[in-house]
Amino acid sequence: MNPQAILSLRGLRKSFGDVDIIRGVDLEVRAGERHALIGPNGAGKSTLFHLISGRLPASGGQVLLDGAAIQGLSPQEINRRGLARSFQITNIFAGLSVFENVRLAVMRRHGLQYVLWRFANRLRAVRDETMQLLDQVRLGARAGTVAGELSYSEQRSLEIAMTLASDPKVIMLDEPMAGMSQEETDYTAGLIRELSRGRTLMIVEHDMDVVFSLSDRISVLVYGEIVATGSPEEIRNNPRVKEAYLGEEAAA
Ligand SMILES: Nc1ncnc2c1ncn2[C@@H]1O[C@H](COP(=O)(O)OP(=O)(O)OP(=O)(O)O)[C@@H](O)[C@H]1O
Repeated sequence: MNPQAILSLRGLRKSFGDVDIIRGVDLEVRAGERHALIGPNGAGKSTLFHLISGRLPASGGQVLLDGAAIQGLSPQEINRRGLARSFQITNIFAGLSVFENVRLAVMRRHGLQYVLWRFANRLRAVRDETMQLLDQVRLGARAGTVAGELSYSEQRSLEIAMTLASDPKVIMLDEPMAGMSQEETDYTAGLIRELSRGRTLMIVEHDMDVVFSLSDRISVLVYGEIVATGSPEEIRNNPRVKEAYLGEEAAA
């Protein structure tokens, strides 16, 4: 394994019935980099994320996290080993406060059951950590608000705080800007840039302005195969990528 790689995919494959969706993916994500995965609709980006995070079993190949094989492990175990995938908004408890949502995620990391709330000394640490996370995603002032009342982009920020609660080595975000206005996109891109400092980020995103300004490296997935990996500059100028995905205009 490349000594810099924190996440390595080796010959990863996934078929649904007779249809090969992920067709032998090799990819190395370096420790500390922001790595974007782009590609046309239906290329298999979400499926690849599912394979890495353990939500779907692979049909073949390997996923190595920090050198150890994680394919076949449960999503919870993979999370425990340091890989966190953004919670979907549907996993937010809309009836609980912003604070309570993040506290649940923090308690999970500490292995605390909710019924153990009476251990006040542990709880104080949990509370402090919860507030720290909320401040990081600029939701400190919204701690007491019921999560269901947050704006869409605030809910995405809450989701990111919950993802960070496990203190992951690798963060995976799946289309964090989906459905956002330009203003919300700019705001969230800034937040992601800030929060991914000192960590490894893998992101699937359709907004090419965000992808090209945020990423250290980009991989392009087309029909279940990686056709190129490189710096934003290299990807922009890669003839195969232009032809298969970006188009002459977008790459100009
Ligand atoms: N559970 C499933 N059963 C059968 N086919 C599936 C399943 N999940 C995904 N697919 C198929 O796999 C292909 C890749 O889907 P996937 O959602 O991974 O693509 P994507 O690159 O994330 O697309 P998008 O950019 O539109 O989100 C699609 O053709 C999809 O229909």
